[in-house]
Amino acid sequence: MYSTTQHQSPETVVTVSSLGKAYKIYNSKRDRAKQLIFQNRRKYFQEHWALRNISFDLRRGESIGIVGKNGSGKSTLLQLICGTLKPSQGEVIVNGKIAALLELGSGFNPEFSGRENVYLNASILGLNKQEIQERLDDILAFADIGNYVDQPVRTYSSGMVVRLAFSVIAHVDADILIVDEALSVGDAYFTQKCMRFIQRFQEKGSLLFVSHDANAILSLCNRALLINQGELKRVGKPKEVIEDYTRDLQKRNLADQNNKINRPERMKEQENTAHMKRQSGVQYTQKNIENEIMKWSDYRCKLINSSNLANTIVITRFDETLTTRETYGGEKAEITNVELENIETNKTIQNIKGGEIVRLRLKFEARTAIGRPIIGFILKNSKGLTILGDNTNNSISENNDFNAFEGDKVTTDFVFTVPMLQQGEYMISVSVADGCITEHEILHWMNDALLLRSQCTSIAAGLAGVPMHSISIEIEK
Ligand SMILES: Nc1ncnc2c1ncn2[C@@H]1O[C@H](COP(=O)(O)OP(=O)(O)OP(=O)(O)O)[C@@H](O)[C@H]1O
Repeated sequence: MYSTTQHQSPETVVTVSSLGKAYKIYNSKRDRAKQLIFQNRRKYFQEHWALRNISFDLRRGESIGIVGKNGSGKSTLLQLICGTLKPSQGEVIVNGKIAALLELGSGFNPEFSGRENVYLNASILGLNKQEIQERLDDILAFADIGNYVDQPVRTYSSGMVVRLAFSVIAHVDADILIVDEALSVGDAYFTQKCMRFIQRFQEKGSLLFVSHDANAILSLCNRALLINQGELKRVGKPKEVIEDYTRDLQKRNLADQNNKINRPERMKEQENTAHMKRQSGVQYTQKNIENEIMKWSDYRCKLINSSNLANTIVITRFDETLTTRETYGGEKAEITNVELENIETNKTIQNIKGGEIVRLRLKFEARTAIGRPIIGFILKNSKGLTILGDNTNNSISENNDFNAFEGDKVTTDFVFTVPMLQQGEYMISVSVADGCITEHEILHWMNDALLLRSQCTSIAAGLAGVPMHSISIEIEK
């Protein structure tokens, strides 16, 4: 059932209750025709439940991101909410005007010109002719497709279709905006324009947003849903849901990888690994660049660091007994310690200032022979956005005959300048993998191995700051 009644809290704009959709799958056109003739007396199709038992509320001013693998049912859910599909079970109650950007160009007539399609779409979305005329210039300026506006839409590139479609929904005063993956089609400049529009829209409107871009979900949404094989697997904070989703994807990649290597090849691999030359106490250092990068500091750092804008970052130590930390793998390699060290005293540090050089030391123990270890880390903020990350692939693993044997204790050091960080909490996650960057098996992954708390900052804009070498102003009169 789909309704636009008010039987819901005024703060709720969409209520989805026990929603399900079964598509009818016919084996042949003949079966489809027979079904038309015999109607409900006999069944000539199989049912494919694309979505089952989905319930959630979208509240006024809230933005929900929806993630899930291809074919998990995200588009079906959005179409049910927009009313372009009928549910097989459950109901959707909508309280407000929806504007949706669903499948590419689905609302456009390909034979009509862009201008005609603007009239058609905007009137479907509730604007009268005069309102459309008043907004036409703004709509066309936002779409920025030049003279193509008077050409049939079938001659448009997919990027142009999305520009025009987004531009229409951005100008119809919707209460609820529904966007399905469409922004990935546009160019970066247009995507940024849409993002700015969405951010302004969020001040009063509600958003449902499907994207495979985790950073877009993390930066735009207050809540996220994870759909898996048509079922709601998780509802929660975007960071937690995205982590759940990426973990699923990584596990699936791992399983695919394992299936790809058939048994004889696997045995051959193990034999090769067993013949690896055993080396002990070997250091794999690309180049000692510590002295060079020492110079890399902000010319204002003395002043800033003695002021209350000093970017002091407090580090919570690695605790191997912590059971709440998310980790997977650990059987073939086990990360035993992660710490940040002062590069002069070699001592573990509990705080550092943004712009200073630090050594991230990661230790792991090989539980089996590892042919091509890749050791890496990423630094994320509390929303889950990745600030930076690196791994040994581009330096050590690729250039050297580096391998580890069962029982080896491996220490990896990353020496780098910590960027200035916005105030807030940050996490360092670490991993050990075997393979190359494009094809590898993750042996141990540990989320939130270290917690960093940035207490104050002098960053003017952006997620992180780089040391400024100089700032000068010249005035010509
Ligand atoms: N018209 C249809 N007839 C039959 N099956 C369909 C139809 N539309 C979608 N499906 C099936 O329903 C399931 C969910 O599809 P849906 O497009 O909603 O997934 P999705 O999560 O949006 O996928 P993607 O990320 O690839 O866009 C899939 O198994 C798909 O094959």
